[in-house]
Amino acid sequence: MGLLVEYGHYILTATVLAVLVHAVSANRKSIRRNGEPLRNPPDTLPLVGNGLKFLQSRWELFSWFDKCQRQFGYETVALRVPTLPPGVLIHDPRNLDFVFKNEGLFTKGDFVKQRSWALFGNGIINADGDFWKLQRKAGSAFLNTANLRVLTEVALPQYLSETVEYLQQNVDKGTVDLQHVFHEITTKLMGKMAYNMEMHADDEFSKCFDYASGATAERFQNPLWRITELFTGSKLRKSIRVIKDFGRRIVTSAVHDRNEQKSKREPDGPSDESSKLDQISGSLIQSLLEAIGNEETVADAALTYLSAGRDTTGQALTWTLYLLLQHPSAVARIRQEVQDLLQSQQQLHPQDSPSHPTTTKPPTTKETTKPFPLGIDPTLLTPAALPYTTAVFHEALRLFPPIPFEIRQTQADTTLPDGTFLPRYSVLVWCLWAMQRSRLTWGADADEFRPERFLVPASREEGEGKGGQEGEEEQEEGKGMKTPRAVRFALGKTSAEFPVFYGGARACLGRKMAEAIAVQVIPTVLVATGVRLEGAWEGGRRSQTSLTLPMEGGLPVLVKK
Ligand code: HEM
Repeated sequence: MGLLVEYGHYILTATVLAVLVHAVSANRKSIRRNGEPLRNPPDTLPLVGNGLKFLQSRWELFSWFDKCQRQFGYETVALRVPTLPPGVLIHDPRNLDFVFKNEGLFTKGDFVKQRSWALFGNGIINADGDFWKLQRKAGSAFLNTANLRVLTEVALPQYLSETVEYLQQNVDKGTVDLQHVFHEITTKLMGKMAYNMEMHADDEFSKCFDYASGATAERFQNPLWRITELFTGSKLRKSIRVIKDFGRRIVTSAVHDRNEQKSKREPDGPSDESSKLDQISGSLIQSLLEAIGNEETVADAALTYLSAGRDTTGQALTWTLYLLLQHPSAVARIRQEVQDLLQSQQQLHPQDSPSHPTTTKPPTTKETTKPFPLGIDPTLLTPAALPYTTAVFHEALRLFPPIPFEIRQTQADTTLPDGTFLPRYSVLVWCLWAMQRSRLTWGADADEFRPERFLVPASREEGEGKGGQEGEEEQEEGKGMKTPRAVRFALGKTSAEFPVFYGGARACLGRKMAEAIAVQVIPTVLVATGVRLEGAWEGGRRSQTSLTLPMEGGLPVLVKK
């Protein structure tokens, strides 16, 4: 339901007051291009401007952003919402590139921080200056190559084996929610690796976080949230209390781990796979504790990393499967890609080839670890070895970006590359949902699911076409690949054209982690389980209101033999 229906009477009274106050205190400098005011987006009304649009459900809001993009192409248009600073909606990648390159000028500002402070406090998403640097450094240390190897070689295969078992147990037994399945994988992964804690998707904390994320997102659509929350905000306040308590528990548990560690101080010796995971477990929270010291800020930082890592990736996988289950030919191609990989592996190491395609040697020596089901070493499932699967994941990220829109506020007067003048404190919005469907950037088939757009002939020279620009992904030769593949994955777009992982100094730190998870999870769920998934939803799926892109009602599927 849209916000308008829910809080209509509060909003109406307060809007009238706000329009009056706003009119009296209007900023003398105004947003202009070549001395002229910007054009208005469709459906702009006198007095309330675009205010009512923002009170619609977010799904309708995205459609409206998409309509703006179709009507105006790359042109920057005005955004006016009563009570808020004047703003613009940008579409032109040149403007976005300018934003990425001038991150000190375009910050989250008071506009974003006031709304997200309760949830993220001084966590990396909100932090600037030294606090940001410390957290970024701790995150980079956690997401290093060695830790990612433990993720792909030990932790993920272990959790995926449990997923496969769960799916096999549910053959012909009613629907399974794939969104919950993926959320559980990413929650367990982040919980163990980053915090050395056992976490699950249906923990009370997780439910409260989902609620608070939705209610926080509503604050960006409802300019009068401070007033409406006086009447309707008790659930949000309660959820925030549970979340903050959980943040404190993460820190207490980390301090305990640290003290234990100090008292043990075992000499380093040869380690098996499972102890590799134990060794790195909690490394993020330990780095944060070391770097920041203040436990309240460490708790904020921990909660922010948890959200950045698990929600985005779990949701991206959900939308990927949503698309795949509607495109059987893409599933067939993934199947073929995995089979080709198996074959080339068998040619390379005939002595290792499994006698049965769905039984295998376990990837780890830990007793509790169940065998990985694919019949091959899970570390073979890399973006380089599976270019088509990688392309499918990016095509899903294009059509369903886990962070669907972004807001920044200018900290000084500035002029965008297209000539738009923005006075200090102007609000700048871009909607990834719309930009990543732009025909100007993606061509006439921008609305279609076509993973091939991210594939190029493997022989194509580096730097050809758009390759070699920022954002271009080069692939290392995949482990176990006998002969070069006919195609390779190539992003072919700059981060300003395809901003799904953001760009510049504040680009996403977890991109490689998300890609590594995707290329193990997608083929495992589709090929290795020995089961067939069938979509069990009616009509199209929508996103529920949130800071990210959860699927409303989950992704129900039937599991068939
Ligand atoms: C498909 C999955 C993912 C997508 C689409 C994604 C996208 C993004 C985007 C758009 C931002 C900028 C957000 C903002 O400042 O408003 C961001 C930042 C960030 N992401 Fe990701 N992300 C993903 C997965 C991950 C993972 C797995 C991690 C690992 C923990 C991670 C860690 C971060 C961090 C730490 C930042 C803040 C960077 C900074 O401000 O310096 N992300 N991500």
